[in-house]
Amino acid sequence: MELWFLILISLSLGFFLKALVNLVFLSQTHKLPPAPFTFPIIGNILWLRKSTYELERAIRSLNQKLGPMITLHIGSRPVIFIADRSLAYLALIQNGAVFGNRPPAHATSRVIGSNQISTSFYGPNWRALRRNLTSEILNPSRVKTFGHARKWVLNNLKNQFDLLSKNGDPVRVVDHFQYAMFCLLVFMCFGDKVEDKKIKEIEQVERRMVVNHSRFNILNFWPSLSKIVLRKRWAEFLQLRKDQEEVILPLIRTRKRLKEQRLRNLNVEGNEYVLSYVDTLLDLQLPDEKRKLNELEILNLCNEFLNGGTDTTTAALQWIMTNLVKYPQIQEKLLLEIKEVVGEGEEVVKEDDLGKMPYLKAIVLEGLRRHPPARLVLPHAATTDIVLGEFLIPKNGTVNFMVADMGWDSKVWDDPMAFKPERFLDGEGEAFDITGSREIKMMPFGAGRRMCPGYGLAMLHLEYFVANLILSFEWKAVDGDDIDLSEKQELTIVMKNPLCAHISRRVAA
Ligand code: HEM
Repeated sequence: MELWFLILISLSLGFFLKALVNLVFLSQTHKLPPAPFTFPIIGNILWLRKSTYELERAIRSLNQKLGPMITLHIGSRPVIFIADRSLAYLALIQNGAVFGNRPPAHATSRVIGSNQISTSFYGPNWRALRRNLTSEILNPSRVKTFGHARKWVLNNLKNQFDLLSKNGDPVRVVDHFQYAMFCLLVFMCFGDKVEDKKIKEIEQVERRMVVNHSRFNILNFWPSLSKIVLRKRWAEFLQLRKDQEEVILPLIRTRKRLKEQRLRNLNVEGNEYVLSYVDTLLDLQLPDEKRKLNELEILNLCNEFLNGGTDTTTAALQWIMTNLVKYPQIQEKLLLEIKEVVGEGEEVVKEDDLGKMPYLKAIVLEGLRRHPPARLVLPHAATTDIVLGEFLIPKNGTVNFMVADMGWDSKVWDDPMAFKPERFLDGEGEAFDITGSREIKMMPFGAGRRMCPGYGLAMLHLEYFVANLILSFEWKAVDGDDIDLSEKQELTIVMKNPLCAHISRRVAA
């Protein structure tokens, strides 16, 4: 007994001493990455007010002077930005567990983001929430069960384009892409019986929150003060949250009722029943607290699912289609590949055909490399003091990664700002590893433990829609218009002047 006690004491003492030595030694021998001079408090607020796009440009010019790792004092905490792909690999893949955490949620996230996957600390709750999404909803056989929903959404989109292009006018496509991508996720989230009117209601309430995202962000700087000084904005934010609850909670309750009826063997939806994300969340247990999710937490997870996948995929789809309009020879080459696989005269690309089209995949990858919709990943936090390169990343320090810079690195990519899908066919072809597990060459979905769990679904949506939209329509630039690739920041990086193109049917409907 006494011996065990002694062993226990010496082990604890050993761990404590090691942590102490780490802290003292590392912080003495290694410093934080360099920071530019800014006036305290005022400088912090100024950084906080910048959009991600402005921040990204400012960091890029600081990287020229200070190197690929810099520290900025944003709001109340220092944030370290990493622009070098080897350092990103060292952090996210080789030290994945150390960089797998998130910083504590901001005041607004505590209202709308509680127990979301993206905001959860690295630990059992996060693991359970993430595993539920990936293995219950995003696994390939479950994704297949939503094939009919994708077909339905695609047909609607094609009918819309038929209608809008009937008199030969150019079509502004982005809103139609956005609605299509949103519908796909609504069906996966709440089941495939949601009516069009209801989808529009959900879209409106979600958009209002997304569009005001950066206005609400300022509420997080010194919340106790902002609750007094910016009380009208706080009221607006809380009202929007209430509107979300009014629209979405009834859908969650409907799924709950359906589930109970099924359990009582009432076979409500017959054989057509398809498991939805909400159904899986109703069953989920949080291991930390040993309880089920409450309605508001399910609502937060639905919001995350809908918003995480809509703007990102829409932005990528628009950038890809824009490049196919800008470079007709790439569009032509893709069309040849599609026709060869589906057969002459066939009007639809089936999902099973997508895997046989390496050039299609190369186009989608090139679109994500050249125009990554997210320029920074979500903030990561270190679980312990660690030295990266020559600098200290302190325990709980916030760390982020310059996504576009990884994919535009001229040491890896020849002529990186050009749109050349062929680069993915040379040597690596279909085998290109988007997860970065062997080496990070680009990271549009992040990398490591916190990598986007929706990347497979996003790739499927992009390949399916690009292939079908090219098989069905010829896409042409408006005469005299030079396709403009200027960017602007919304929730993601989107086209400043959205794509407006002549669309005409290739095959008579
Ligand atoms: C082209 C489409 C998409 C892009 C470019 C994208 C990009 C990203 C990025 C950069 C991250 C942050 C990774 C990090 O913090 O290291 C992320 C996280 C996440 N994404 Fe996506 N995403 C896309 C589609 C989707 C879809 C379709 C879904 C859901 C169905 C989704 C759900 C999520 C979730 C839940 C997280 C948080 C993961 C975690 O914290 O563990 N995303 N995504």
